[in-house]
Amino acid sequence: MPSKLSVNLNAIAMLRNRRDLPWPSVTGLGRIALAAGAHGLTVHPRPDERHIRFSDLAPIRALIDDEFPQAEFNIEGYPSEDFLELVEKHQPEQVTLVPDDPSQATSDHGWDFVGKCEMLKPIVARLKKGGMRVSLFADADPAQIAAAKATGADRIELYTGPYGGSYDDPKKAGKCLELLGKTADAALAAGLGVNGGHDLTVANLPPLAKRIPKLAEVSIGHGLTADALEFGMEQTVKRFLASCGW
Ligand SMILES: CC(=O)[C@@H](O)[C@H](O)COP(=O)(O)O
Ligand SMILES: NCC(=O)COP(=O)(O)O
Repeated sequence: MPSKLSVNLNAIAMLRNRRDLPWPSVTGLGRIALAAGAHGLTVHPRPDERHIRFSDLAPIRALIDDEFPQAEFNIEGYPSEDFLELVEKHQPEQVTLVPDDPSQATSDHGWDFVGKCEMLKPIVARLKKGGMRVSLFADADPAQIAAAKATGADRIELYTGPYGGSYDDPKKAGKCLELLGKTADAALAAGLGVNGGHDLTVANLPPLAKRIPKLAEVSIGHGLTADALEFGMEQTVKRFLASCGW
C-alpha cells in the first residue's frame, strides 16, 4: 500500500486569522496542495478555533467532493460531544482522535490505550457506524498496541514529535525511529493500519517511510508550510516588484 500525504491546513489558518481578511485562503491552499498531488487534507479544529474555524469545514468538504473526489478529508480532535457532532456533520473519510486538553498548545502525546480503552470503544464504534475510518493518536510504545486494537479502531497515528524534535541529534533520532518502527511492526501484526504525524519534514520523512514501508498516511502541516513559505518567497517578491515595474 503506497503511503499517502495529507496536508494539514492548521498553520495556513493560523496565518489567515491574524487579520479579518480572507487570505491566505485555507481552501485555496488546500486546492493547490491537492492539485500538486497531495492525497488528502487534514485539519485539527481546536475548541477555541485559534486556527481552523468550524466554518472552514464545509468549504473543505465541498472542495474535495467537487474537485478532488479521490482525495480524503481527515479531521483530528479530542472526542468531546461537540467534536463528534462536528465530524458527523462533515463526514471526513477519516477521524483521528487525540487525547488533547483544550489548553494544549499543540498535540504532544498519544492515548493511554490501557487506561482509556473502555472510554474509546463506544466512540470508535459510533464513528465507524457513521461511515468514518477511525485512527487513534499513539505514542511509540509497542506495549500499548493490544489495547489500541481492542478499541476497535482501524488505524493508529504514530506521534512522531520526539523523532522530529531530534533533528539536531542523529543518535536520538535513530533511537526514536527504531521505537516508532517497532510500534508500527506490532500494530501491523495486530491488524491495525499505521499513519504518522507531527513535526515531519523533507529530511526526516524518508527514513521513516523506509523503516515503515507499510505506512498508510502521513499528515504534515508545520514543516510543509514552512517550506512553502521558504520556497515561495523568491517568486513572490519578484511578483510584487513586477507589479509596479520595479
Ligand atoms: C495530532 C497532531 O499531531 C497535531 O500535529 C495536530 O494536528 C497539529 O495541531 P496544531 O496545528 O494545533 O499544532
Ligand atoms: N497529525 C499530525 C499533523 O496533522 C500535522 O502535524 P505538524 O506537521 O503540523 O506537526
